[in-house]
Amino acid sequence: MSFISSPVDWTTWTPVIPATLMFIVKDGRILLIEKKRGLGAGKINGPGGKIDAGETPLESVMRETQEELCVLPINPRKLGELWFSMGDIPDILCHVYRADDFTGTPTETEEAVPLWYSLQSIPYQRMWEDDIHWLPLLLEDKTFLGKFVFEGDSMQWSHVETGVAW
Ligand SMILES: CNc1ncnc2c1ncn2[C@@H]1O[C@H](COP(=O)(O)OP(=O)(O)OP(=O)(O)O)[C@@H](O)[C@H]1O
Repeated sequence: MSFISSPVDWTTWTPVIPATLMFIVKDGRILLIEKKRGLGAGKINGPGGKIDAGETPLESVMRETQEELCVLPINPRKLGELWFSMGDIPDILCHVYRADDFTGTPTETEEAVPLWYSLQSIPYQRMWEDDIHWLPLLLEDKTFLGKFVFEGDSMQWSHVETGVAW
């Protein structure tokens, strides 16, 4: 897919919405959520959301994880960025974090249902179409920059590079 030239000029692309995602990976399992409302409702993803004014990406991902799942990641580290050209809705730049431990008990909230999956059975068919292109890199502790063009829920173009220094 990334061999075809991009329908978006990434050199002039400017994101409108800064956002975050958090993946907690512990004891051979990954902590995901079923999102109950908002963008991607019904899909499985990591906890995360829009960065509020005045917040750093790290502050945002800690707040969102606490709000959505009632847990706080320990020693989170940024592994990736995802650039989404979204067509009809504002473009998103998402900072992606991983943590290997947490405090608290994953708890269902108004926004999300917590779900643990074994690393061998990640439900990619219930996730955004781009996830399978970069989540395996995160699980290998590799850094990455992914660029994706969507029309609605459908991915039109993708390119992922690894070995990025954040
Ligand atoms: C297109 N392919 C995609 N692949 C993987 N993840 C995607 C995604 N597109 C959006 N995301 C993530 O989904 C969350 C939206 O969450 P969020 O901004 O909270 O949406 P929501 O509409 O609920 O807004 P509120 O902040 O609740 O107002 C946020 O983490 C964002 O990075």
